[in-house]
Amino acid sequence: MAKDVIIALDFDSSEKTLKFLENFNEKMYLKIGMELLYKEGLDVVREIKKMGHKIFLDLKLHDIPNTVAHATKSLISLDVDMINFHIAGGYQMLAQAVDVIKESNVDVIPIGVTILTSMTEEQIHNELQIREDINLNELVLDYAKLGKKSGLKGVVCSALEVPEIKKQLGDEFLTVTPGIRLAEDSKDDQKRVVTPSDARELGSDYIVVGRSITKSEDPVASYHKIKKMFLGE
Ligand SMILES: O=C(O)c1cc(=O)[nH]c(=O)n1[C@@H]1O[C@H](COP(=O)(O)O)[C@@H](O)[C@H]1O
Repeated sequence: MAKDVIIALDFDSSEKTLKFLENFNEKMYLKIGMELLYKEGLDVVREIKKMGHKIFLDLKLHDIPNTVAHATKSLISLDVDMINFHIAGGYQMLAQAVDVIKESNVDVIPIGVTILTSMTEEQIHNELQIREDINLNELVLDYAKLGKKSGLKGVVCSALEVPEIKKQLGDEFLTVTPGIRLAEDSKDDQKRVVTPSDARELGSDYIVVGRSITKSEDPVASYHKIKKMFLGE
């Protein structure tokens, strides 16, 4: 299975994004999310795809099944490589979106967001009102099971939750893990954080890395350092 580092292009303009990409001489796996897309529109996706990079379109769809199914149809026409949905949208929402992808015959990987890596166990109990006898790992695992049952190919979670997901749902079920930091970096708003080497040990398929690369003084060197730590090459 291909493992890779996905760079989160969390910039507020196409100009800054393209300037960042000019530093690199290679094809990469890039994540385009709400910040850039809501500012620049879908053309930025088309432009970056044309450059030959792989794209994870991270819009975390979460709405009624009919709306998500139609939104999915529009998004997959962009020829992106990965898209995501909030598993909290429920079985019907996820299964209908998966059906749209199957019917369209496109090669896009649908994955589900479990519990955001910016959240803690305390928050799931105190804010989301999850029962006290369910801990965060169990909740993430239950969401992953629902995602698999709905036809998703994998989940977004913290690398900390990967071993149990792989054990229970199989090695083929993909784990895409943000909340990655080098030991010396600030955690910022992330709570469930691991280093690239730990993510490798824990068995993540993809790590998603934003600020540790984009805000680095030397993004190309940071990308290669992180890639080496994760792939162990
Ligand atoms: O779906 C995601 O990509 C995602 C899910 C999640 O639980 N946590 C999370 O941080 N992300 C995304 O991963 C990226 C992490 O960015 P950094 O914290 O800067 O490395 C951001 O673009 C987030 O939107």
